[in-house]
Amino acid sequence: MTESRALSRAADGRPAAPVRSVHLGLGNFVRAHQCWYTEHATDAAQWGIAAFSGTTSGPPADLTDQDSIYTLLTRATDSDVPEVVSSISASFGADDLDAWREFFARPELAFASTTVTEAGYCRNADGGLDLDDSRVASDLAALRTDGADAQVRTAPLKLLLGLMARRAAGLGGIAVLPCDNLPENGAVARRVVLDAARALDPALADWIVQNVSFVSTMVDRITPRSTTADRSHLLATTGIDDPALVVTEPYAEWVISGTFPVGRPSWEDSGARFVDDIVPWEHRKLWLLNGSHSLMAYAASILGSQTVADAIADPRVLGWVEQWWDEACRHLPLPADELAAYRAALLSRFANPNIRHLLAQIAADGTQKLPVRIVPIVRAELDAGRDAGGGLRVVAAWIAHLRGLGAPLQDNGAEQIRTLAAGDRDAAVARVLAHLGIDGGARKAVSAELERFESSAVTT
Ligand SMILES: NC(=O)c1ccc[n+]([C@@H]2O[C@H](COP(=O)([O-])OP(=O)(O)OC[C@H]3O[C@@H](n4cnc5c(N)ncnc54)[C@H](O)[C@@H]3O)[C@@H](O)[C@H]2O)c1
Ligand SMILES: O=P(O)(O)OC[C@@H](O)[C@@H](O)[C@H](O)[C@H](O)CO
Repeated sequence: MTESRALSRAADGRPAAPVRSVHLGLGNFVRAHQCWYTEHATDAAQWGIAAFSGTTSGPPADLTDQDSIYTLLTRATDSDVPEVVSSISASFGADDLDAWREFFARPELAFASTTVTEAGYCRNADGGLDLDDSRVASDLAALRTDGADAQVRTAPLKLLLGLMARRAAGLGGIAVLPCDNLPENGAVARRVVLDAARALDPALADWIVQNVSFVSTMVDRITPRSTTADRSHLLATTGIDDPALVVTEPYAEWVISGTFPVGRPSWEDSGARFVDDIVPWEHRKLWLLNGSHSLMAYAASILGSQTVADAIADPRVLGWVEQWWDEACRHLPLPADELAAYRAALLSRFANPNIRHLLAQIAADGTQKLPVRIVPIVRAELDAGRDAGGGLRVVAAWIAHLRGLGAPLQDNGAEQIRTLAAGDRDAAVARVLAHLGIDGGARKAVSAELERFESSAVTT
């Protein structure tokens, strides 16, 4: 039996760095990505993060019990590299808004970052803040009643609350740094925060426009949820028992576009790139990586696969992924050899047997994901007179998923679309295509593909 030890700063020897940023959404990804980039910046000792859970109340025990340090286990096909990451200086529950406000009112706070999922930005179909969302409406009502002391729950309103505290303290602006898989995520965050501000106080909105920088980022590192088997593996191989363990892959990429009025860690030391135009980077990643992830999440789960590695080992799925990539690459203004290298790297990342990335996790929130990962290519291919067969297959698999096949449906926005996808197959396809803004001429092809999925589904 291995003797286990827990992590602590006393044993680790590194003090917590002074807090210079807050993060909202203390999931696995930020710990594998931004925290790791910060950890490996040469000025890491100056750049502590105060990290807040996105939705869970109360202090996150897994981290607070070990002084907010944790193990990041980087798993390649043939090696495991554990490291203790120390860049989170303090961690808080989602409801600790006193701490949240207090950090924003510190002059040295430089930026607020987010990983709150695509759905966490609470957007309506036009990309603005969804004022009909009951959580948004109740946050706005709380702010109208209680002002800066309000207890709000949604990410856009939490960002606004923090910025109100900063303005009330007579300080200048900061940067907002969204790190979710959304195109031009800086503009997305800006729009929803400003919509909230305008609904409350136009002068506050003006202050934000003049002072706050909304930075866009392309983020990449495949980071599945860690499992009890991962924790046992770490214990067996290192003697460390870490409930906050995060497992990730060796590959990491971070492309950033925007300004930081109060500074930032020197993330370029750890490989981050700063660019003027982020769009080609976002499209390459969202269409090739996330698009094929969504394809596998719906289509391969119907065939019985559980993980990305299982899915890509199935020659049928590999062919579908390649077909999708061929279509998407026609719309990426990047050199052919660069795209070929990216595709080859993706195939080996997907096949990594030590990254158990569940298709069910990736399948969540399709209503937010298909419109940015798949639909733009389908439309562009149809407009060019081609059949868009690879992209339409993803749409067909998603309709099958909405009709109960493959990975379980987990999507707060699915209520309406589920009704559209129900009933007679052809009529359902026509309704969903109209909803996605895809030409109805594709209906026959999608219906035929849906029928194939319905007849090949593995039932459990
Ligand atoms: N895991 C990855 O491989 C990966 C890679 C690139 C980008 N991302 C981005 O990071 C996001 C989070 O991924 P993760 O792996 O950390 O997931 P996770 O399930 O570990 O954590 C999700 C986090 O989001 C918060 N959250 C969920 N819904 C929210 C809401 N409505 N409002 C506020 N906070 C909310 C949760 O509280 C939690 O802190 C993804 O949705 C994606 O946009 C993830
Ligand atoms: O995280 P999501 O839910 O936006 O999408 C699921 C996966 O496609 C995603 O997490 C990828 O693994 C990630 O974007 C790789 O960097």
